[in-house]
Amino acid sequence: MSEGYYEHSNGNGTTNGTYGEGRSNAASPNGDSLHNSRAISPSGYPVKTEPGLNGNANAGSVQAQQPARKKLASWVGFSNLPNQVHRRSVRRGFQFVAMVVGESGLGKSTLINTLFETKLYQPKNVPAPGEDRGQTVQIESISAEIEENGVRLKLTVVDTPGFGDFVNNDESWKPIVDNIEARFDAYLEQENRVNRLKLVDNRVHACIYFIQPTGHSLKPIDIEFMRRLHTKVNLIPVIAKADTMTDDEIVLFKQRILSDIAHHGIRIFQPPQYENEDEETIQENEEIISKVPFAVVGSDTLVNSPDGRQVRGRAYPWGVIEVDNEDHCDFVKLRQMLVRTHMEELREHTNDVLYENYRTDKLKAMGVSQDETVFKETNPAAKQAEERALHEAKLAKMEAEMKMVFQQKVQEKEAKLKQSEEELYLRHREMKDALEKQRQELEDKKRRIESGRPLTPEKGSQKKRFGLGK
Ligand SMILES: Nc1nc2c(ncn2[C@@H]2O[C@H](COP(=O)(O)OP(=O)(O)OP(=O)(O)O)[C@@H](O)[C@H]2O)c(=O)[nH]1
Repeated sequence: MSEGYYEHSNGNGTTNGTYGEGRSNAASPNGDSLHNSRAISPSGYPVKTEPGLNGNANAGSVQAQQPARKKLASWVGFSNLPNQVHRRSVRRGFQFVAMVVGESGLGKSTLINTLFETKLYQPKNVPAPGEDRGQTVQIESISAEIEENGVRLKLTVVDTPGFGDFVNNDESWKPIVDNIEARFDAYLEQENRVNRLKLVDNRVHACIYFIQPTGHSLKPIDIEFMRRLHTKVNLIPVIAKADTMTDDEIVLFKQRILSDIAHHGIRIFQPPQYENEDEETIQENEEIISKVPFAVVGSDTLVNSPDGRQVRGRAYPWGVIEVDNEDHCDFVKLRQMLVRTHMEELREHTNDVLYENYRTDKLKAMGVSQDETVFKETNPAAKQAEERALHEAKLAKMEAEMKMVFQQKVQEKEAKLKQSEEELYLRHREMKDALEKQRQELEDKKRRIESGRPLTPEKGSQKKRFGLGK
């Protein structure tokens, strides 16, 4: 079936193999989550990468060996892997948490109901004039299990009623940041458990931020909120109730919003672009990017269009604005990005970048540190050479030590031998002296005998002679 090739990993976590005929788009419509290499830009969002070349992301580390390319003689079967992933994912189901933030009445509930084509939100009781609205921003979440073509999605929508509704909105962002961090903490706590098989992912994967359709520029509350949140959540700004503005006003407003966002260094979620993607996907992504911030219109009711169709939209005396018509608003593009093409990307970016950064900071603050060198990528040959050099240095050190000990022992032995030699020499001289003395005595004796003198003059005879003489 497959006339493909396989490659070993090039050590950078990327493979360049194709799926051949067995390629499946089921797990990911554009297949990108399965075969594209990725690099994370300093901004945290993936950027275009050259497959196989992103080893220089590890500057300073030793380059890994080139992968061996081998032709397959017959179909092995791993081209079916995407289908296996697809089946497993369908079995497990998906979890997605979306947060909606914006001032009251901007159409948040309506848009969520429109997005998922379900009455997730029931009409709320709007507080009567003078009725207590509460003092702080509330965090409320609604969950629902929705199913489409056998794929189950546990959708949680986190609402933030009260945001921007007070006289003083200085700290409106705080309860929201706290809630996002509490969700990260809950996930971290699960990860630290002994049994991590069933992790419930309640982290916020996307935050749709509703901008009031003023036509001016971003308000201080918008900037403050986005500045505080952009490192913790995928921000998706939308212009609420876009049907209240003309097309020209929308174009101008978008430009102002984008320049404000750039000016304040705010990172919003941008669909990443990867190399080797097909033309269609690239164009789709470009179209989505061109619509940011999405000018949306929400409606979960059907109205009659002038040409007699029943459409989701809003009816006005001057005509009908259709939610699902790309010429009328950007709702379709927002839904495409959020649900159809980039939901997995949003989940992945939340896990791999936003949560990872939070987790690292948190653990560091707790005093947990790690030895970075253990993750350094090394070339096995270089490592072997390094180990050999270390071993040789150790051997040389041992040899030098042994030599020193040997020399010391030799010196000691030599000193001992010298001492015993001197002792022997002394004894030898003593013996020689004694013998010499003995020899002289014997010589003396001999001379006496020969001369007829008594060997040893007797005391008595001498006395006698002396006596006789008298
Ligand atoms: N013109 C217009 N009106 C909208 C749009 N979306 C919602 N509305 C209307 O605006 C009103 C408020 O909508 P909601 O969806 O309840 O707004 P919300 O932001 O959830 O409000 P809170 O629940 O108070 O935070 C309702 O009357 C909606 O019918 C829209 O796109 N355009």
